[in-house]
Amino acid sequence: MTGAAVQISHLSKRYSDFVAVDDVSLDVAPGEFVTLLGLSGSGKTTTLMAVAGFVELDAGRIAIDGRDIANLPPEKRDLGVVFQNYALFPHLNVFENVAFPLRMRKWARPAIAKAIGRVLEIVSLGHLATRRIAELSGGQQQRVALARALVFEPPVLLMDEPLGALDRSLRDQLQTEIKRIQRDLGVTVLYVTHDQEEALALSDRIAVMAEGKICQLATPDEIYENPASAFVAGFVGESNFIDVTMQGQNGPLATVAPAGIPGALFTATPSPAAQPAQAQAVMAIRPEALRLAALQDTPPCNAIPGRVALREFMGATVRLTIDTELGPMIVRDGRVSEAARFKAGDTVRLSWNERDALLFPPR
Ligand SMILES: Nc1ncnc2c1ncn2[C@@H]1O[C@H](COP(=O)(O)OP(=O)(O)OP(=O)(O)O)[C@@H](O)[C@H]1O
Repeated sequence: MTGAAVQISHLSKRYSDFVAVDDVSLDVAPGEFVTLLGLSGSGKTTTLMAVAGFVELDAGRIAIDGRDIANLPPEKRDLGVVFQNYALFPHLNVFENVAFPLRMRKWARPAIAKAIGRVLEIVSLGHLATRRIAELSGGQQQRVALARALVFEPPVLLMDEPLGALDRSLRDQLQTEIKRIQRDLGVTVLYVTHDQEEALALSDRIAVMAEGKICQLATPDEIYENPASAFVAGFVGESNFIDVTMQGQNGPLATVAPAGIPGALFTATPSPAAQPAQAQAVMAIRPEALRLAALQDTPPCNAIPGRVALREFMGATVRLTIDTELGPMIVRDGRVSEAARFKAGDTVRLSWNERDALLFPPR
């Protein structure tokens, strides 16, 4: 099996007056894993359904390896699909469920048996071929759905929240398996989720969607480190947001005045989207970029006093909520870090590096 390229060009879909997908273009390379990530209603499913052939386009073009498929019915597109509502047949056993797409394609019996044997090994279900679907756990059922989507060796696999119904530990386990299978088989994957951790863990690239549009398309690292907007900074990972007024720019840095503390000035890094001429901006700082120290230390330039309101132990990390004149700020640091020593009620100094304070146009 080798993956195919997927080209989505200027895709639009409206439901009466409501624009569900608004001029979306996306090129997925052969063998690439691309995730559509967004809030509920942002147009992810509609985009994926359009590729699958279950949604008619109002405008745009969808091509697989350069071949336009917009006018083909779903079964002629030869795409593997794992949708939450694309259910298995509960009265049939695992083998018969996985055989279904092969029987539709009129495969010969020996070829069917061979392909199913192979795909059930890939998804670690070889020992359960004769088990009825109703007698499987949720995670096993999702593996059957994955096997059924992969068995005819499609060049492209479409997955819509395939792990949505599973608990956290099973999700983590299946996530790792999906990634391994995709790597081993070289299949191209277009994946939909609203879970940012899942998107960051699985994807080669993430398309962040909002209101029917792609607002950023980049690698997980790039999206996390250089979000294109305040929305992305808040949606992918956590961010502290501070409303500021721009005071001036000095090379790559800007001086800003926070709204909540008269007379205070900070330095920060304008993102490419921030307009130097714009008076108002929002400053975003990741919780792990904030440092905590005892209040009596000499204040550095980007620092504010605060009081620990809440300390949450998260396992590997500690998450502290600090009440400040700028409102509550979230700090996250390692379990054995200096920050982890503080407890609720302690007075502290919060500081940050200007490179970690990104400026965006107001939300
Ligand atoms: N058949 C339909 N008729 C009318 N409106 C629809 C239809 N299907 C989707 N919509 C609307 O289009 C918008 C985008 O829906 P879509 O399912 O693509 O979003 P999504 O990002 O996948 O959300 P979710 O994560 O909840 O599935 C939503 O506001 C939805 O209500």
